[in-house]
Amino acid sequence: MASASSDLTGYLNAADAAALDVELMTEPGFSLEQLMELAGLSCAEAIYQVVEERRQQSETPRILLVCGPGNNGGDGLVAARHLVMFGYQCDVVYPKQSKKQHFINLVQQCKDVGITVSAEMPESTGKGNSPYDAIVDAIFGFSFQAGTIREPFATILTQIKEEADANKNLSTISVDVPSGWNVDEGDVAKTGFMPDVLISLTTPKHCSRSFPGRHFVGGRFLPPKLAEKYGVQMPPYPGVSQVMEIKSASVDAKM
Ligand SMILES: NC(=O)C1=CN([C@@H]2O[C@H](COP(=O)(O)OP(=O)(O)OC[C@H]3O[C@@H](n4cnc5c(N)ncnc54)[C@H](O)[C@@H]3O)[C@@H](O)[C@H]2O)[C@@H](O)CC1
Ligand SMILES: [K+]
Repeated sequence: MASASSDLTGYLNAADAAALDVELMTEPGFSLEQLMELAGLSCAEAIYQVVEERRQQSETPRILLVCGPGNNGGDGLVAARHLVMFGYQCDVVYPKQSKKQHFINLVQQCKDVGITVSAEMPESTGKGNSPYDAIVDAIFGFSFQAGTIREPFATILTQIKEEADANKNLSTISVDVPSGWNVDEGDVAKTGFMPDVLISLTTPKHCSRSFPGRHFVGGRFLPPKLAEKYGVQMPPYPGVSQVMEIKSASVDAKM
């Protein structure tokens, strides 16, 4: 499979990632809805790729998507809908639902394709016997404020970690940033949460330099002028794919 190093894409710090997001919505005039749909579609494609490779049984794969209060959570809602269209069964946990109309619509669109949307984690999670092939962490992205993780997300992250530790058949997949990590510095708070897979949106954030797992970049929409301004570039996405797997920086460093 074609694979590029993240040295090829460059990195963004949290402030520049937020500034680039604002600029995408002003100068080229993308709407948040457009960007979120592309981001969520990229995530669905990467999740599908990972789960299909590990899939052993013929049953329909089951994915649990845990969605946070901001746009990272929105990416999770969009990804869930696309995954159902790809033939998967999805459940969404969305404890702090946004009252913005677009998010209300995204939740309804999930329900319309048969996704259950709950406020709480399934009881089985954390004991190593959850029925899922993958848990997607769409809790916090580049606007996470490092420090204490407010509830209910601190408990939820512990449950995801405990489930992953006890259940080797489970893939944990983070959207944009592993939740609880400092966006610029990585897991400096020593949460111990280490997803198997990271899907960086637009371009990797600085924290991904210390990420050793499988790393995808998604979001094939960055105009060259903005890429140049922020010192990043899109990887050579294969064919019509919205995502591309790249080498983890920490793997590069060991070589
Ligand atoms: N340009 C891009 O690449 C795009 C990015 N999108 C997504 O948008 C994300 C950024 O979204 P947002 O700026 O809405 O922010 P986030 O989704 O990163 O998180 C913000 C939310 O988390 C809460 N929060 C922050 N720190 C917390 C803490 N310590 N404990 C508990 N809660 C905390 C805040 O109150 C806020 O509700 C990106 O990471 C990406 O996933 C896409 O939706 C659109 C396109
Ligand atoms: K995340």
